[in-house]
Amino acid sequence: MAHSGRRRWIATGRWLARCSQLATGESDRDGREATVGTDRVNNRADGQLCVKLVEQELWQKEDKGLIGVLPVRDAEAATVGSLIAPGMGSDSEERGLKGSADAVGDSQKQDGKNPQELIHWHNSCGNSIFIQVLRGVAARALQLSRGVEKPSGRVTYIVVLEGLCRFSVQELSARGTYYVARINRLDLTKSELEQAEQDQDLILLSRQFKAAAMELISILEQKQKTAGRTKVLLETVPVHRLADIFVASFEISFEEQLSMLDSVDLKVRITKATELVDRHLQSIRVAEKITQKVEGQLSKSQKEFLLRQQMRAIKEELGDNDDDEDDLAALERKMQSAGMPPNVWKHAQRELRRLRKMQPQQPGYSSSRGYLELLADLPWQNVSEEPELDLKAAKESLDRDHYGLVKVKQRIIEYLAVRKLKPDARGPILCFVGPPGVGKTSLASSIATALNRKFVRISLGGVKDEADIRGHRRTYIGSMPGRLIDGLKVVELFQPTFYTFLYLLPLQRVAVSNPVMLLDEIDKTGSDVRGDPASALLEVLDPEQNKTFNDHYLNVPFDLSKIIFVATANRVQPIPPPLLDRMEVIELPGYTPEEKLKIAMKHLIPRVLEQHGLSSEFLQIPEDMVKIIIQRYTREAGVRNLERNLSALARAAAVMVAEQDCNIQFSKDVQPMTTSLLDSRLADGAEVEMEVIPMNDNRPEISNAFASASVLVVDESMLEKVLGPPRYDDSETAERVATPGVSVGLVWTSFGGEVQFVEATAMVGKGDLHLTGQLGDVIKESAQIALTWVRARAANLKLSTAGEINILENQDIHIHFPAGAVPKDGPSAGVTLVTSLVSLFSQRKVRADTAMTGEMTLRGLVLPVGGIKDKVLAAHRYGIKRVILPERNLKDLTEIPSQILSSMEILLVKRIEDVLEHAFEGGFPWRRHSKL
Ligand SMILES: Nc1ncnc2c1ncn2[C@@H]1O[C@H](COP(=O)(O)OP(=O)(O)OP(=O)(O)O)[C@@H](O)[C@H]1O
Repeated sequence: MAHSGRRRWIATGRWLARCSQLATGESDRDGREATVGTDRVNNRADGQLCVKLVEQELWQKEDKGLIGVLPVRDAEAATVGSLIAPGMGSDSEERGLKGSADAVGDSQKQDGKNPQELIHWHNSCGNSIFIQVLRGVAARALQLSRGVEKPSGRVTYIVVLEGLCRFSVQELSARGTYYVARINRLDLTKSELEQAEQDQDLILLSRQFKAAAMELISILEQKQKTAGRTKVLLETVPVHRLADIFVASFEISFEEQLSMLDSVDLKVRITKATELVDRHLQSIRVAEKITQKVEGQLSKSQKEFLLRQQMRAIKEELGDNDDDEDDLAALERKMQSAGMPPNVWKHAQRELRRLRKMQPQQPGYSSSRGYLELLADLPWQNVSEEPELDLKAAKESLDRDHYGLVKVKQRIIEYLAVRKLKPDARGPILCFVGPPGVGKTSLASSIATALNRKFVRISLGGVKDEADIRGHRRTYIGSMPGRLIDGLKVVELFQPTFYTFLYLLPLQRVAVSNPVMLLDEIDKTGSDVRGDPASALLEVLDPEQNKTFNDHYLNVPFDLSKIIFVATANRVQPIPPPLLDRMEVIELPGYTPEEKLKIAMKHLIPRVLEQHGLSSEFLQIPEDMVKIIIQRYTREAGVRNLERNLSALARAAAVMVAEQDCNIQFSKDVQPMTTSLLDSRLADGAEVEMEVIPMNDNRPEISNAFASASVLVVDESMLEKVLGPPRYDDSETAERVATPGVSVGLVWTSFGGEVQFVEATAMVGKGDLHLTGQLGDVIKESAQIALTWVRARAANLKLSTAGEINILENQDIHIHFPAGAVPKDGPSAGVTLVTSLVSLFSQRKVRADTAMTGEMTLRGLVLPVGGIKDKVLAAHRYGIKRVILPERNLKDLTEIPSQILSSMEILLVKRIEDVLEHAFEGGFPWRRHSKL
């Protein structure tokens, strides 16, 4: 195409054509060049101009010429000096379009102004419009199609153009509805090209470009098949055209497109094209990397999804539909029925939403689930109905379950009576204190029965961590609620029965917010670095605070105020005073042997027999045997060991039954099959019909069967066979005090009263006192006082020669308290220590039938001590007949049953001399008697 040739060029195309007639040619009707408007979609006026151009120059003419395509800019991006059409704003596209259309119409119709004024030509110089620097592309229409004419008269054309060469505009003028222009060809001619191709630099650049283009094609080839065609182009098309073709196929910015258009120089154009291809390659690589990553993640979750679907299908097939979704739905239903207060319900729902978004394998899933289960299990509203309290019935029930304990039962009845009159009364918290096995727990459970409330027992023994009461915060791994909250939730437990080997009975644990809660062994809580559980208990027991008890794990307040708290302890001393202050202590001293016998006969034996599925028709334990068990097999304040021994007898009896080849008489409707019949049936392969007799207590068949066997009466030989040889006998004390220097004391431990032997011996030394047997400071001081007292009164006492040497010639004295592993403390061993030392120094044996207790002063006074009842009972258990007690403990004797008192000699003393007087056989032979 020679620029001298007069041809009509029409410009349209993607680059906002404002076009120009370049060649005048024969087809130029007026001898002038034609112009067209732009086809930019956002410019209706230009679109109409384009349509006119296409219609007149391409559609209506047989001989279709070339058209010129010139880029134009947006109004906003237009450089200084560009022409801005009136009404072409950027704020509203619709208004802009309309405005510009109107403006075009008006300017054309009314002012006859050139449409050029509306167009922002791309200016290669970057500022004002110079026709010489307007550049465009000459193009040929490859395809042309016309749409159906709309009622408004509008027609749409689709034109496919092929760019042929760059040109610059010499002169631009309007012809009717479009522009015409005179142009200069910019691209090189064929001969010029051949010459340029010899340039070494160009050859190098071309190679670089082709290498980059080749790489791009090979990447694209993996994705699109059409890339193969581009590969052919690479081999056939000259490199200067390739640059244009390649770049045209990328998504590059308008500016970059314009800069390619402006790159008339071959080297510049190829360099630019290489840059663009390189950049495109980079972006493809990055995109590929990201895609791979995403695909990797996707495929993992897709795989999981697929497996999950398969699992669900398998479960469905197996009829096992308890998958997670169902589980969570069930959990939600459970939560709904828990009756949570609105704020807790909101909190729970939030947590449930969080759980729903989690995968079961995700960390935190099980903890979140466990938390919601707890919320659902807690009795937010559920309470036991408390019927009108029948005090008479309550008393009967207490009497039925417990022998003796008259005062304690009386106090419980008083407590219940107050509750009856004022149900919401903030009564004291009862605290039963006493040695093990005296019925503290069972009394508390009787209170629950009397009030028709559920009973829950929280064991506080060994609790040193505050979190055990208040729970751990959920941020801790393995966090749990505190024991109180945990004790309130619904738990399915399995209650072992006599036929444990056959079945276990499911037992629903407390699920009400108003149970009787037993805080067992409240004296066994300790404090360390992990906090002080006792102070947490203060909050629990305070009616003001426990309405909104905040367990750290639960993290929402829970109302504990409806609970009736009862506590138990073995000793009062370890209970922190503020806690003790909130409770009313009810002491339960140990039982006398007679009481134990009654408890055993009336309560323990029937209960033990029943628990073991036996009856008195099968096993009988006579009173004499129970007495032997009490005296020779147990030495406790309570009845726990006694019960254990009775259970051992019952178990042995049950084994005997099982071993006995007894012929069980079945009732009439149960027909045992004869062996031969069974064999023949089995041989035939026929189904064997058998009746199964459930092994439970209520089935009369079993009891009848037992009844038919001979009654088993426990005798001494059976006792020895089952319980072994007797563990204790009365001669023990006599044996132990057989040598001088040993005395018998009475002490009080958490197990109740105990008999304590004190052993003293002397050896060559420097007059030091050695004490052993895990002694505390107070008892050590008592020993020091006793030794000082004896040394100070050496002249008064008739001591043996060896004894006097021991005292006067700086011999070392060693005092030992047997049961060395048990810690001992307290002042009540004072009189025992003196007796032991005097026995050592005088070489006289103390009486084997006498035990003593009492604190002593340096001046020899005997002071009263605590736990007298327990101590006297302990002496009784040991078969001791005489007890020396401080005179001021006289009032404590009223607690001791009269039959015990009458069976023992109680000696009340004021001074140490009195103790010595009674402790030795025939009184103490004083050298100079200084008795008051
Ligand atoms: N007075 C009594 N009448 C009937 N049974 C009794 C009596 N005292 C104790 N028992 C029985 O003795 C057994 C032990 O009692 P319980 O468990 O209540 O003792 P405890 O004082 O709570 O002991 P611990 O301090 O070890 O918890 C129970 O079976 C109980 O029924």
